[in-house]
Amino acid sequence: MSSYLFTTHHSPLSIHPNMNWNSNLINNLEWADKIINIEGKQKVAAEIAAKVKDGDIIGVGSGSTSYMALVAIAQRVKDEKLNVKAIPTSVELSMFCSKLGLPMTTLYEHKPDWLFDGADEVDPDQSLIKGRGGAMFKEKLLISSSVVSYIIVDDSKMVDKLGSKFPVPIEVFPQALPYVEKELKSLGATEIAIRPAKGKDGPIISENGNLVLDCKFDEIGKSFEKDIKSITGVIESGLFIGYNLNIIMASNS
Ligand SMILES: O=C(CO)[C@H](O)[C@H](O)COP(=O)(O)O
Repeated sequence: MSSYLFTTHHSPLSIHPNMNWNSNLINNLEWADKIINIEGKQKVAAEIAAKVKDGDIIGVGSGSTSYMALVAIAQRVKDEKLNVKAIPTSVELSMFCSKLGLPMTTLYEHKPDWLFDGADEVDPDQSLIKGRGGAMFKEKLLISSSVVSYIIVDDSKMVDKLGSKFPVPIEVFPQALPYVEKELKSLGATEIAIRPAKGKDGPIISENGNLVLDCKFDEIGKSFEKDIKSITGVIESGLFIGYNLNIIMASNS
């Protein structure tokens, strides 16, 4: 078998258990090393790492905050020779698991005992906008599958109203675009943009082969997550309304 584990479809959720990449490219990921080490986030990363118990199956969210927590977890696993398995939510984080030597598993084999993830916005009801990294489908799948979910944020992520700083990311099957656009407008979308790719021409293509729309609304109602999801062609949105989440706040001061 090739040491690269992308087989017929390259979802990190389908990576064969107990197999890590063995690649110099992954071991030396420069962009992983560039992720900012903010002191507050490091403290909270240590707090997350302290939750690890031998035998845990841990869901791993995407983004820089998740990566910092993953580094702290990997250190504990190494120092204490703990037996844990990670279920990553993106190719990016599965590469990081591999780089850090953390064994991975999938949702076929295991249910996560707990999960950690970041967020782009958190409102006073602890509802979230996620998906700046475009991984909201697998993040939501993992949060829905996990017994306990920890969301790590710093105070810059706290908002009075969802949508204040970030649009709502929506993953859409490409040919459904005209229909979904029409339906989003009738839900009250004021601006809809196809997320452009960086480093390639044209749009971002998600890990599931879809487009990501960034969609602004004047008001995000409590039913919006379900309303958006019910549009045929929408795979998932980055709205997380009314989930049972434990928000852990990192201080930037
Ligand atoms: O939802 C996400 C990716 O899809 C991330 O969790 C969110 O964007 C936060 O990222 P960061 O910790 O880098 O601020």
